[in-house]
Amino acid sequence: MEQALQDKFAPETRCFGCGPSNPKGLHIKSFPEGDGLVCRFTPEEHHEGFPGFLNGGIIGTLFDCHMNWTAAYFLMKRDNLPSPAPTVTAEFSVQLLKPTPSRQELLIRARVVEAQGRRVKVEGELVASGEVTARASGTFVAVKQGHPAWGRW
Ligand SMILES: CCCCCCCC(=O)SCCNC(=O)CCNC(=O)[C@H](O)C(C)(C)COP(=O)(O)OP(=O)(O)OC[C@H]1O[C@@H](n2cnc3c(N)ncnc32)[C@H](O)[C@@H]1OP(=O)(O)O
Repeated sequence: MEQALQDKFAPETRCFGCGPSNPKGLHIKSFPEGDGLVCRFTPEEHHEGFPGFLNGGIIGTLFDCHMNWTAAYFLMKRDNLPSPAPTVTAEFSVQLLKPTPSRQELLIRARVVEAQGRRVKVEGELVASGEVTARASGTFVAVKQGHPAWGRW
């Protein structure tokens, strides 16, 4: 299988959601597929909100990081960069439509819906057993030199 974008471009990073080097992190992995990125994640018991169902904050983190990588990868392709653009989350919101089962593999899809300059808008959905249980949208901005996130990944 092809390497995840995180392992290919940012193996040393420690982001709680997607940093491969954070021993206590979620280790989210994103892969290009179709017109966006996909992520497959199997929660563990300590990620639950109530027995058998995922905590809402963890759902937010899955969307946050995966949508951020979707924006970063989009800018890399659009601007012909050697690696994903250094984007951070400016804002995002999540709709929790139904309880999300935690003891199975989940699918998170995200795609860019609008982009202007350094600002990229992304939408995502979380699918469990073929059912959409949550949706999200967010704005991600490529930082300039001098920002604390610059050169950190
Ligand atoms: C290693 C892998 C890391 C993975 C990270 C995972 C995601 C994360 O958790 S990142 C951490 C959490 N996020 C942060 O800490 C970001 C904090 N905020 C900031 O640093 C800044 O506000 C930042 C960078 C978002 C924008 O600042 P700046 O670069 O000065 O941009 P600015 O010139 O104000 O705005 C640029 C564009 O973005 C838009 N924008 C800025 N902030 C927002 C916002 N909160 N909501 C919507 N749009 C916004 C502006 O309107 C502007 O749009 P346009 O160009 O169309 O006029």
